[in-house]
Amino acid sequence: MTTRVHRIAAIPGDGIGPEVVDAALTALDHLSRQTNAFRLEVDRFDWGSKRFQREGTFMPADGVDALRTYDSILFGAVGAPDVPDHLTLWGLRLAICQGLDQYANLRPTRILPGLSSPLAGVGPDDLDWLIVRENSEGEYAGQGGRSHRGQPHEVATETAIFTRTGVERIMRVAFSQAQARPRKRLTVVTKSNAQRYGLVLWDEIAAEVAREFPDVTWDRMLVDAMTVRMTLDPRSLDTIVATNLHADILSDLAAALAGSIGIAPTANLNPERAAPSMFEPIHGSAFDITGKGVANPIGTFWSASMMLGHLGETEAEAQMMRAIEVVTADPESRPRDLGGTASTEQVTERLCRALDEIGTKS
Ligand SMILES: NC(=O)c1ccc[n+]([C@@H]2O[C@H](COP(=O)([O-])OP(=O)(O)OC[C@H]3O[C@@H](n4cnc5c(N)ncnc54)[C@H](O)[C@@H]3O)[C@@H](O)[C@H]2O)c1
Ligand SMILES: O=C(O)C[C@@H](O)C(=O)O
Ligand SMILES: [K+]
Ligand SMILES: [Mn+2]
Repeated sequence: MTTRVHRIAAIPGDGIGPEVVDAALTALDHLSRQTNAFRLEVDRFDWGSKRFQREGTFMPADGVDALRTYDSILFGAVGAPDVPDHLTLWGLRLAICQGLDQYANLRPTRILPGLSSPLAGVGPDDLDWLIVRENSEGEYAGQGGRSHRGQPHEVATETAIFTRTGVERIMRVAFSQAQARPRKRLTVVTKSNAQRYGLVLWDEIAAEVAREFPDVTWDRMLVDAMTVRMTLDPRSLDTIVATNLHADILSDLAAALAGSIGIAPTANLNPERAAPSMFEPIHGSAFDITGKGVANPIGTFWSASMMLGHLGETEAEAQMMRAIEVVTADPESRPRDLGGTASTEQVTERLCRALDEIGTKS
């Protein structure tokens, strides 16, 4: 058997980022040694807020181009208490996602075995969603500015941009993701009552693209009402597509409804594979728990599983997912945010043991 080699850029970043990325790299290394099917060549980049404070930039000027030579990127989180959040987000995560045109952000959420939703009576069969976040434009297009600083007539603009190309391509991803799932259902989230240009275009293009996918049942929800539906009727939802900002907010809600922000993964995809894609947990750098050894690494394990799938390692992707489910099913191996007492290290050890158990059985 030949061992396939994949080159990975690891960017742990700030706060708990390095704690959860180290945990995921340990798990990936364990799986690689155990199966011998693939090997990861990992280069680690010290990009983030400490570099910014030291050198004035979050990554080198040619950082995005340096990433182009990799097969995938594994990211932790960016954000530090003593650096303005808009500098960190635009200096690293958005610079990479937009620079590599990772325009489709996939955020699956479901209630993993053994975990419970804060919603009474809601179990795994009732909440199994895939949120598709537009990841290149909309409210994050970067258009705007400030003038007359400090004066009474000071002004700030923050302009959302919706392009036909941008909306069409994310709708196509969303409809094809919905088509590939058993229920073939898509909910298009909008706010076209208040946002009468950009989101009316969004709705029109959704209807156009829907015609290419006659087997997908789809509906439209205003984003405010969507929060109610997610809470009171989670079973009625399957695949969800929303703008950059709406999906950012809804995916934190989705994670909380499925048990914790600590389990939720994401893939920042360049679907055409013209550039590498980036995988990360959806949470941030969590200053409040940094350095305590209690960060939940499961969101990063799940992101690593998605990365394996993207690299074509579908068997390893499934093994990682099954091991995650063994961990969540065992109350002893749950971290603090899931009501347990296991440390990041103990969760990781348990996951590696689960990988061994699964490997022996298969
Ligand atoms: N993609 C990213 O890198 C990203 C995402 C979100 C926020 N941020 C940044 O992170 C910083 C903190 O943001 P925030 O507090 O709004 O959100 P956060 O996700 O960092 O934390 C919110 C809450 O969830 C908890 N939490 C998050 N991840 C956890 C985990 N793995 N295990 C256990 N508990 C976990 C935290 O302890 C905190 O109480 C800010 O600088 C923000 O801009 C970055
Ligand atoms: O808004 C963002 O993109 C940052 C963060 O909240 C995320 O979900 O990645
Ligand atoms: K993150
Ligand atoms: Mn977010």
